[in-house]
Amino acid sequence: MNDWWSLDCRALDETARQQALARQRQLTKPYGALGRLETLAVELAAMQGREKPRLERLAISVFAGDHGVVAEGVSAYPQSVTGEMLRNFVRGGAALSVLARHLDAPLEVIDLGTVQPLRLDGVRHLRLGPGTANMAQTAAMTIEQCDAALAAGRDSLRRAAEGGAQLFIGAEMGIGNTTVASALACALLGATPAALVGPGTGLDDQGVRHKRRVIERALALHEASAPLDILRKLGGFEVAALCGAYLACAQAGIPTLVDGFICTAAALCATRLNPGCRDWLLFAHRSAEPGHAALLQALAAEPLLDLGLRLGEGSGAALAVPLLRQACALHGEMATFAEAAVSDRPA
Ligand SMILES: O=C(O)c1ccc[n+]([C@@H]2O[C@H](COP(=O)([O-])O)[C@@H](O)[C@H]2O)c1
Ligand SMILES: Cc1cc2nc[nH]c2cc1C
Repeated sequence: MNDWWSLDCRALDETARQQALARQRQLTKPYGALGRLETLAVELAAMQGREKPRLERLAISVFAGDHGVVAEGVSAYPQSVTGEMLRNFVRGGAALSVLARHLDAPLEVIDLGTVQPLRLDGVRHLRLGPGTANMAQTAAMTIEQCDAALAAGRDSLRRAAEGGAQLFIGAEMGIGNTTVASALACALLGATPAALVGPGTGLDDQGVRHKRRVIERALALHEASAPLDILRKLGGFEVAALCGAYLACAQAGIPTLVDGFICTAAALCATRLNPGCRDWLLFAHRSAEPGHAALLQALAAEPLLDLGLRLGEGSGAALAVPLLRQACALHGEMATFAEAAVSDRPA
């Protein structure tokens, strides 16, 4: 079946939510005093179907792909960096590699198609082409490539579920993908590039103006309105894979932590393909990429962190995991008023 993404998403467990809420009222603190850590623990309880949610087992998948639109001069870095970073991910030197190691989380590295074909041990090579086509001239992906990229994300999530993951992080690497995410965001939100386009890896003002014009050309060329068509014409391999992974998380009932600008554009696309998946998305941070705020607003998302990050590669999501773990630890391990013989009433 090729429209697997429209199948029902798992419903949240309202009984577990009520149990977790009742527990929060009994813990030795004024109710509400732990702010969002309380609501996060309750939200995770409803997702995991247990009064005391757990986050020991994580799964992180980094999806990498190149973008034909880079030929238009829209990135501060050369396209070869995407493939070079694949090696860095598996050798353990990328920011995400370090963070995953410190979280004790397995890191799956997936090559969906870089400009130079690579064979690297430790990389799952699922190459769909030498990068996408240039969206300023033609559709970025064929129907087959877009389907295969969505399925690659879904399959990562299935492997994560088989390994017992309690939380999934989708990460991305792709020179040029802030152009792709901006174009997708404009098309999905009906916004203009002026409102959403920023410097990405580090364009100067003139570079950002040029990037805007390239995106305007791509948007004028394609006139797509259905979300799948928008994804195919303006998206990228790694963005479609993230979209597939988010949809599969919601169908499997596994919470997922969404990273920065690119991941949020993929998440918005996922909610347009299947609105039920919104319940399973947690938002890690607000990226310094200026268009991220508009995407978060469109998703009614309040991110956990605001650290001025603009790296991508899942780094913001990985950084938010300790906060989620601490929320679960407090929720699960604090004493209740009765256990600690502490008065539970304000004077
Ligand atoms: O996700 C973000 O918030 C983010 C913001 C700026 C840059 N990035 C990363 O930078 C790369 C894309 O930047 P660019 O300028 O080549 O479009 C890509 O590999 C992303 O992981 C990511
Ligand atoms: C070096 C480098 C690392 C990255 N990680 C994610 N995007 C990136 C872009 C560059 C340029």
